[in-house]
Amino acid sequence: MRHCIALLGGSFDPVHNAHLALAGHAVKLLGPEELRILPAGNPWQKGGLVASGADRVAMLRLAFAHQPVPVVIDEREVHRNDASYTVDTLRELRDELGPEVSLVFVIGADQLLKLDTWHRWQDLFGLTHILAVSRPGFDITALPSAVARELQRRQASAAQLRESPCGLMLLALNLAIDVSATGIRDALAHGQRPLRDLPEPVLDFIEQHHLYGT
Ligand SMILES: Nc1ncnc2c1ncn2[C@@H]1O[C@H](COP(=O)(O)OP(=O)(O)OP(=O)(O)O)[C@@H](O)[C@H]1O
Ligand SMILES: O=C(O)c1ccc[n+]([C@@H]2O[C@H](COP(=O)([O-])O)[C@@H](O)[C@H]2O)c1
Repeated sequence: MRHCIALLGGSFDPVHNAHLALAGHAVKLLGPEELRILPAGNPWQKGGLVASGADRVAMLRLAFAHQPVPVVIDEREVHRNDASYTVDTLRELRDELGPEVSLVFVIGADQLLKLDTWHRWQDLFGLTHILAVSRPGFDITALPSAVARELQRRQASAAQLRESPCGLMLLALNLAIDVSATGIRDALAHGQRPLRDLPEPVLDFIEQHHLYGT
């Protein structure tokens, strides 16, 4: 059977329960041999990060401590100075892991809606599959036509993603978790303890290190 790695990139500022649900959904669908988490160092489309790379990595280690598959927290983007372009990361991973491994980059639907704005987005398909998972309010008719065209051309089953190295897309519509890092940062800054939205060890870490205005 082909080796399959599910990749979850993100700002993780902070990591929260929807990230865990997203990863869990990918693991359930694909049954990968590894789950690799890629915290961004410089997410160029966002206004900027609040917590440091080291703190975001520490929170990811706490959040993903107990998973049914081996987890790697891959810090390469945190240590890179330039913009965190996923295509650069995927090129490095391909060089390291070889042409045969199935790589599946997992994204939430908000990123699918702007996939055509990613750096060299058409090159992604020669490097990875894409598994996009819905978020509350996701409206498939709002997909940019170029993204909708790729989705139509490349749509495949989880088994097909597992059994080929790259080039396919899968849209999973059965997740609707209304949690965002923005909402959590706002709640913390207002003195709330959003324990329903993130794992308790992560919340403890945030409070111990006085992150996000705590
Ligand atoms: N509630 C959610 N449901 C599905 N996917 C999600 C959800 N929250 C985040 N994701 C996905 O997880 C990945 C990393 O997201 P990110 O770290 O930017 O979290 P976020 O909550 O979207 O952050 P922010 O509120 O700061 O924009 C992205 O692909 C994003 O689409
Ligand atoms: O490569 C790009 O141009 C690009 C543009 C936007 C987002 N991404 C990646 O998508 C993942 C989720 O991003 P975000 O901003 O939702 O945390 C993360 O790995 C980002 O580096 C990548």
